Amino acid sequence: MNPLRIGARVFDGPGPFLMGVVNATPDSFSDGGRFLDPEAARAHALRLVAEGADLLDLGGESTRPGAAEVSVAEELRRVVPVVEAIRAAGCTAPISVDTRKAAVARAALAAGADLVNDVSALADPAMAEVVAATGAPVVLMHMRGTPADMASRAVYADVGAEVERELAEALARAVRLGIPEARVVLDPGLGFAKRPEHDLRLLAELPRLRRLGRPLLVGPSRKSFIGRTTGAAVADRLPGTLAAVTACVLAGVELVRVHDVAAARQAAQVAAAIRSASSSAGEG
Ligand SMILES: Nc1nc2c(c(=O)[nH]1)N=C(COP(=O)(O)OP(=O)(O)O)CN2
Ligand SMILES: Nc1ccc(C(=O)O)cc1
Repeated sequence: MNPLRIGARVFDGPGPFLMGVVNATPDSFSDGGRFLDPEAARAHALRLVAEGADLLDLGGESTRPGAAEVSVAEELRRVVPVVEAIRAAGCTAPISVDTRKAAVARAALAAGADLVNDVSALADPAMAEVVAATGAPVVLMHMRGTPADMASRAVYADVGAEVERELAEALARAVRLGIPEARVVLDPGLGFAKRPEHDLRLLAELPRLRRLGRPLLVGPSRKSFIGRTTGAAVADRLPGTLAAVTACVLAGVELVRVHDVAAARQAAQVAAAIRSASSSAGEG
């Protein structure tokens, strides 16, 4: 991929780069309530960096299927102190802010965050302007509807083709709104307006999303498609998560979003080593 600048870091080459999840929420589907206290969130963030996270993704609103929207004031209260605490601790890892709200993105960037992870792909009319004006890179994720109603919108004739087309449209719209293509990362949005069979199909079809010409981010961690495939409860989905991480890395995905960084690091390193052995096959 072309080098992607996120804060002080340049992400060059195929990666894989790991995005470690910090949920400052009471109700996230796998870790709700554990990191709502800013001190706990800060400690968790530093632990993820020590485990090998290349960047952090900090969120103050759960977007699990059926989740209700959180107010701007509440989301600001959850997110901004954590960005400040991470920076005050001397941690220089790039921080992504996982938000659908322009006001939260603006405040988090001002407090020291570096990237906007918008699962709604610029649905807030003010979001494109914040991203364009600050020069921050942005993740545009595929979803239909909102977390509140997306489950009923998971209807596809050809999920790979439709997600590819809708991501291309999201990218074109971002460019029209003044965001340079070089600052955009694309994400198929596993579990967002997708049934488990759609998630599996998208993981199998990742190579076609490479045709979009942008770095890809994928977030399989602990999600329901793993539960539906294996019967494992949310707390027991690490092995299945690692299988999905491996599939992402073998398909050339640059950024993988995970809760369990140390374990994912090892899986990603081995998958990347296999990938590079296969690209040098025949050399001896
Ligand atoms: N770009 C991107 N962002 C995401 C993605 C994803 O796949 N891609 N998945 C999420 C779900 O995980 P989380 O643990 O944050 O759950 P929650 O929505 O319940 O907080 C939240 N944010
Ligand atoms: N925000 C989300 C959280 C969880 C899932 C899922 O388990 O598929 C999807 C979206």
